[in-house]
Amino acid sequence: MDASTGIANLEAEAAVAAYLEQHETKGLLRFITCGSVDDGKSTLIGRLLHDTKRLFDDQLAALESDSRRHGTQNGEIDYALLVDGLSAEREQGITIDVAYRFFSTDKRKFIVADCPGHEQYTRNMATGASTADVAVVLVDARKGLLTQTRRHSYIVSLLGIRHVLLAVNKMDLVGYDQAVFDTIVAGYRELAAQLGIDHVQAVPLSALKGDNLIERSAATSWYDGPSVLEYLETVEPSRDEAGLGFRLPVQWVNRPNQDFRGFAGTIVAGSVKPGDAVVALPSGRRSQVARIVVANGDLERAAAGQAVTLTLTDELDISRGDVIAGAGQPPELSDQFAAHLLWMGEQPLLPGRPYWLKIGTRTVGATVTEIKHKVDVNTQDKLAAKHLELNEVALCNLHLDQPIPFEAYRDNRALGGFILIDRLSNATAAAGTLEFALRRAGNIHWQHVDVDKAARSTSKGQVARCVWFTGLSGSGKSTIANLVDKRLHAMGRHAFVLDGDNVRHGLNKDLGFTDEDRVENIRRVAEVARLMTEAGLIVLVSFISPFRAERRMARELFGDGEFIEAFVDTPLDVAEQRDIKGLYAKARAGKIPNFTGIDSPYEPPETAELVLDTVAESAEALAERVIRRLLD
Ligand SMILES: Nc1ncnc2c1ncn2[C@@H]1O[C@H](COP(=O)(O)OS(=O)(=O)O)[C@@H](OP(=O)(O)O)[C@H]1O
Ligand SMILES: Nc1ncnc2c1ncn2[C@@H]1O[C@H](COP(=O)(O)OP(=O)(O)O)[C@@H](O)[C@H]1O
Repeated sequence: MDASTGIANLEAEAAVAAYLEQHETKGLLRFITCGSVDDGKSTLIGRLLHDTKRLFDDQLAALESDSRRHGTQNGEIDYALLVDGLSAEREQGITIDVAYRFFSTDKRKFIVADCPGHEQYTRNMATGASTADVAVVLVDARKGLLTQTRRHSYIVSLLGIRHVLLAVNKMDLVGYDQAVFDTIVAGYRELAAQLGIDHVQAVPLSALKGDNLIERSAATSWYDGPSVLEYLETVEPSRDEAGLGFRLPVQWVNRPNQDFRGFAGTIVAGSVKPGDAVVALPSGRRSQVARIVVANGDLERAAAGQAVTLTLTDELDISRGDVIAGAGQPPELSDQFAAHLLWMGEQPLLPGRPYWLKIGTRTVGATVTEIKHKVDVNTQDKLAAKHLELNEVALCNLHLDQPIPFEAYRDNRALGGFILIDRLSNATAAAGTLEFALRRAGNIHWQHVDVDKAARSTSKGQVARCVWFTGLSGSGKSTIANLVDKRLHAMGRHAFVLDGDNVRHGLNKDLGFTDEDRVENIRRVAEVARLMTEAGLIVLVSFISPFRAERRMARELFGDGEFIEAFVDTPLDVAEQRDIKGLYAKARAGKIPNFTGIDSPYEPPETAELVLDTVAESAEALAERVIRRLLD
């Protein structure tokens, strides 16, 4: 190597280092583009990428290797890995049709989430928009505001984006007419005001010709605002988190030895320094920050966006999912909320069905207790709804099985944004935003009673249990439950039969046979069965209970070994042949809608404690098996 190449190399290295440093320290803007290919979206993004000519080559290399290790794309580049997105969702391995693109200018670096405009838009937009600061809403100048514009803007507002760049594209096709532009902008400002989008910058654009994209165009001399790129380089999205105190959701507890106990996570709001008074939630215990530790030493101060490990001056019991907050204005705790849900599940949302809720680093059990209304995302009309389908949005009441520290999503996305997870498939079922806490249950406490279940069971000379018979109509549930009941009675035991037909005449007479009514039917009878075991009884529940999710919910109300699921296994053709009530004949004739096994599903148990095959054995023999299981 001669001297001159050596120098050239040194210069090149210095240039690379300077470039990397510049990128390191440059601010990052995340934005989302809404609109369709017809509106010129691909042209807009393509030109921005092309004309700025800067892809992060270094980042791409890292991304490629990460994609091979953790990606879901068979080793192909998985762009979703580069952004946080709904990170919980990524852990779920759900594939979302959102493309992330990267480019940079001298002033900023950018991540664009590009969401296709097809029918999965809600789910995709929710993912793309959940971390975006700005939305670029494209409108075709010839067409003006469309239903799609309303829909996209509604989702943008729901996900807390306050800054919209309204790109009125194809101005060349309307002769750069200011009147056309002004009419569209006026209409959009009205919509934005309704939706609470505070900041709208409208730009007359021709993405194809390049007018007002990178540079301002002479063709629109009447326009004196910024070009699209100028806006993106200079907009300062107000971060609502800025006004909040310090918040650190704890990701893990770092305890390498007896002398060090640190709480690691990313600060989502506010700042912290050693000596600050903090409170751990939900416990409410107080302490002070001792040290702020990062990889290369201690910090004097850390702020939102930084990943740190805190140590405290007191030994507090803090675990993953807890939040460490500034003691001055900590987040509230609640287990009841009004929340918006964007449904992403293939299975519909049924109120009363249990899901997992993942918020920040915490996962808790949750049910939707009521759908207040669903929202037509095209018109923002409020509609009554009993269930929610894929891509629908609704305001719901949510009940969690324990209180969590939270903030309204509009104030803090990290402590107000969540996903719901289907308990059986483990798939993401919804993305949601907490709006406010409901106080109803706040003043209701558990009342202690001295005579407990054990005492009541013992005095009856038995162990309280619940046998849950499930199976098709006519499978033999009632017949077997009745035989078991008689045998127990003869033995001097205290049992009680809860039969679907009977309970539906009283407690549940308001319920029919839609999926949502069956969920509520089972929820109520499971609660009643639990109360009866509290009273020391052996409860024999005989309900079709067609869904696994609700049988599981029932099971979870009971202690270990208390719940015995008995699958009354009778093939449909056998039950139909028996047809003791003539219901199958009526159902086949179309006179009973939603009949189980005919036009309403039955999900057979996968892990029942007892499988009672009514073809192979007599009702008496099967009842005997139940008794043996009950008494062992
Ligand atoms: N559409 C439809 N589908 C199923 N069953 C129907 C229907 N309409 C009325 N019936 C009668 O209601 C009884 C089932 O009530 P359940 O409360 O056990 O049903 S469920 O658990 O809510 O699915 C069931 O009683 P069993 O035959 O004892 O199972 C029927 O007699
Ligand atoms: N091995 C068996 N176990 C239970 N029932 C049986 C059996 N074999 C025939 N049957 C008949 O099947 C019918 C089941 O009806 P029922 O107990 O009312 O069912 P379900 O409560 O599940 O709707 C009864 O007429 C019963 O005599």
